[in-house]
Amino acid sequence: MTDLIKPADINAAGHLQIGGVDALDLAHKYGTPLVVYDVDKIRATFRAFKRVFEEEKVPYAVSYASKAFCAIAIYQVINEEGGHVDVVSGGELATAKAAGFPMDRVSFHGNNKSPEELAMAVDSGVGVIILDNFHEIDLLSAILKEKGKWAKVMLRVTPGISAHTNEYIQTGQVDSKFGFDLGSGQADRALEQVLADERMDLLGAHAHIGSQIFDVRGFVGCADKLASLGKHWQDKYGYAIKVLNVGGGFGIRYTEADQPLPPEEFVRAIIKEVKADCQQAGLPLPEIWIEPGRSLVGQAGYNLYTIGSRKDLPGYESYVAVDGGMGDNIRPALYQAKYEAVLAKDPAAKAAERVNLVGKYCESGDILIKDCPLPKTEPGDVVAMLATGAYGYSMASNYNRNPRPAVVFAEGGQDRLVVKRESYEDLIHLDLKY
Ligand SMILES: Cc1ncc(COP(=O)(O)O)c(C=O)c1O
Ligand SMILES: N[C@@H](CCCC[NH3+])C(=O)O
Repeated sequence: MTDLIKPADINAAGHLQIGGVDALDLAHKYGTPLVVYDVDKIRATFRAFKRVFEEEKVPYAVSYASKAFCAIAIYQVINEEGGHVDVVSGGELATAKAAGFPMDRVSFHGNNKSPEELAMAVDSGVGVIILDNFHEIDLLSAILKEKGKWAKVMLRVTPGISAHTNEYIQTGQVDSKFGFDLGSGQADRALEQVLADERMDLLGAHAHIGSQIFDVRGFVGCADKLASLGKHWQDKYGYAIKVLNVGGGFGIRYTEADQPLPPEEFVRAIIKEVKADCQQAGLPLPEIWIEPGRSLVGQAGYNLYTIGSRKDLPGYESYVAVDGGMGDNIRPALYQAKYEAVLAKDPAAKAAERVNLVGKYCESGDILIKDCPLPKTEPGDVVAMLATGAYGYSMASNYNRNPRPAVVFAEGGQDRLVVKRESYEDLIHLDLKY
């Protein structure tokens, strides 16, 4: 059995259970493909992050990067846990508002926020707008002047760290599209511009080096760069950073081969670095904010599929097809991401063969798991793909006009539908006859 599945994940009937609910029952009740979150796991990870800050006695915010999975229900859970959220679009902000999420705990990110999105952020009273470029400083300045309003802001800087991860999800390297460059003086110019604008209240600096990172040195290096920037701004401008936001990116386990630190241990290393740097530089300790996305929801998520057709050809690996695919999880096709899958009726069953677990989309690249070890399966069997909770549903599409799956939250043995399955009417409701 894969060690991603623990004995506690199997119920008395020998079935996979998620949040204490039998996965087969969920598949029968809601249909497949189905996205299920174990909300207990999300809360436990969130609390582990908070505990580290409290143990280290540092003022902090844990800001969930909601691009990883965005729906009203997740904002409600993060609000119940007392967290912050980061949003990167008007759509994510609108969802947070619809959830009743307190706007003063929202950070607004993005490398090309539109004038409408910036105006929406200002009108909504978001806690902080994280400025990414000079164009945006000018836009926000004009919007604040016109509305006669004020805003808290942070500057996103590019720390010049190439984190070891898929190049599509690196963001901290010098030639990244995000943020103000440190080495060339861009960050200083941005600071001067913001300090000169009486309508902007600068909280501090932000950096994010990328996603699915295992090596703690990247995070420590990033924290060190931000703390040095704080010292430089203090010395040159007499400006004291109040918040140091080190972003997210903590790597998780998708397969047995992945062996990251527990997510909160990345944070402990960051805190220790900032403390040491500030002490050495004689700076007061700023608040430390983190923005975990994947590490909060990734391993809490499961995609349930029903097996349909199969193709066997002597000398070649067989194809076993499920009723979802790249429309509900583009990550294998986009990043060659690896996953594991188990049978919901017997997650501990020994593998009998290796197959290509594929989807139903009209693309040869619609392979969910290449060379996937599985027990003998039959049409109608339910498979659970593990650790699908981050950037799966949030990157889902209607390719081939397949409806996006429903999403269910399971917690303490109870299940609740939190996003309805799309219907064919939903799919055509924006179309107009010509
Ligand atoms: C600015 C920012 N913060 C936080 C995150 C969350 O990253 P992750 O989901 O890897 O924790 C991202 C995505 O990479 C990001 O761009
Ligand atoms: N979508 C990416 C992560 C991007 C993070 C956004 N900055 C993934 O699935 O791994």
